[in-house]
Order: sequence, then C-alpha cells, then structure tokens
Amino acid sequence: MCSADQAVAPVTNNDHLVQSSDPEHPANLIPELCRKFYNWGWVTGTGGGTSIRHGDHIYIAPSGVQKELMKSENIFVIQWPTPKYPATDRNYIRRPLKLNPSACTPLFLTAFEHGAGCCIHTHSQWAVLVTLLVEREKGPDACFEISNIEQIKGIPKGKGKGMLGYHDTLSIPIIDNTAFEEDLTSGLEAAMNKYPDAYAVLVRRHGIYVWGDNVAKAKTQCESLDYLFQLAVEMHKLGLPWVK
Ligand SMILES: CSCCC(=O)C(=O)COP(=O)(O)O
Ligand SMILES: [Zn+2]
Repeated sequence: MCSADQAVAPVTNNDHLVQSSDPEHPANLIPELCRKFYNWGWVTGTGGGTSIRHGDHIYIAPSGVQKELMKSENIFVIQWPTPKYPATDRNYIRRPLKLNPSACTPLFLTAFEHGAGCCIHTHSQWAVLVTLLVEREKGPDACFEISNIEQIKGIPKGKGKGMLGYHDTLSIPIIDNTAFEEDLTSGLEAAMNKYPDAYAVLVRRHGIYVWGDNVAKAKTQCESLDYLFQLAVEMHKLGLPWVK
C-alpha cells in the first residue's frame, strides 16, 4: 500500500546552490581563489582554504584535497545561521559525496558570527616565521606588531573606524596551535573577544586566519598582511626593529 502521505520525498542535494555561470558566485570563486592561493604558497599540501557567506548560505571547501584542483561541485553549503555545536550537526544543505567539509569550518563560522563575509586560512611560511620570531622574543601571550610601513594602510582600524594610518601600530594576536584544526576554535574566539578590532589571528607554527566584510576585503587584507610578514622577516635578518 502506498498513499501520497506515505510516499518518500525525493532526496535532493541542492546542486543548484553550486551551479552558476557567474564567476563571482561563491561556488566558482572559492575554487578560483584557492588556485591563486596555491600559487602564492598559501594553501600548499592541502592545508588552508577559504569560506564565503552569501546571504543565508555559507560555502565551505572540502577537507584534505588538493585545493588548487577543487571544483564548484565539491563545495559544501550550510544554511546560516547554524547551531553552534557539535560540528557534525550544522545545517548542511549540500554535502558532496565521498568528501568531508574543511576542518577549518568551526573557525570560519566563528568569523561569520563576528560579522565577516569571507574568511581565509593560509599556511604561508611568512606568517609561520613571524610567529616563531615573536615566540623567541615575547613568550606565550604574544602579538605581532609593526609600525611606520606604508602597507599598514591596507588593514582596517576596526569595524566602521577606517583604515590604519602610516604612524599607527598594527597588532595581530597570536594563539597557540592545537593537535587538531577544529580545536583552535576556542582560542580564535577568545582572541576575537580580547581584540575586537582585529581582522586576523596568527596561529603559532601553523599560519593565519584573516577575515573581512567581503571577499575583496578579506583577500586584500590577507595580501597586505603577508607582505608585512615577509618584510618583517627580512627586517629581522637585517637587525631592523618592527616598531619605531
Ligand atoms: C597539511 S594540512 C593540516 C590541517 C590544516 O592545518 C588545515 O588547514 C586543513 O584544512 P582542510 O580544509 O583541508 O581540512
Ligand atoms: Zn591549517
């Protein structure tokens, strides 16, 4: 016996959410950005990635894949807002078969809870080196600080406060690494609460999380920071101070 009431609803994986001819659509933009980030040494060896909020949908890349080869059909979608814990119970409305969502997902969601439109995680060697130099010089509750460099103007002072000026000091908090990426979440959240104006958090011996109001801002802020970290490493080699 099979009545209309008993009929099973057709299973849908909401493929339409990742099918768009618009190159600016998150399902197209994430693979495109990851290709760029791979070429810049930001997401080498499957580590790192990016996530975008698009209205009430969060677009998430798969975990442990060659990020430069990712396709739009590999992208996960979460309905936003989503329950906070546990990670497996998020409102996934699209899950590609045979893939797992990025281990960075709870960290990306933390950035979205703080109003971000895009969050980028890199394993840039410049970011890692800076955390090592600060570790050597300042101990556990460290911040990376630099002033009087033109590129500092590429970083916001805080939400609605404009950009840092040439004479301002840029401070990026540094949190300790953990054995598993998802266990960084509480440290990231604590750093965001302690430094509400920050748009980035360095992870010791690991990399950096950078977020922005939208994709362009997150990307350009991440580029500015990477430039400043590389410069800081070179300055350190020459014995030049980061803060005047
Ligand atoms: C060699 S990558 C180790 C895990 C990591 O740090 C990371 O960023 C992994 O991200 P994924 O999106 O691949 O889960
Ligand atoms: Zn990582």
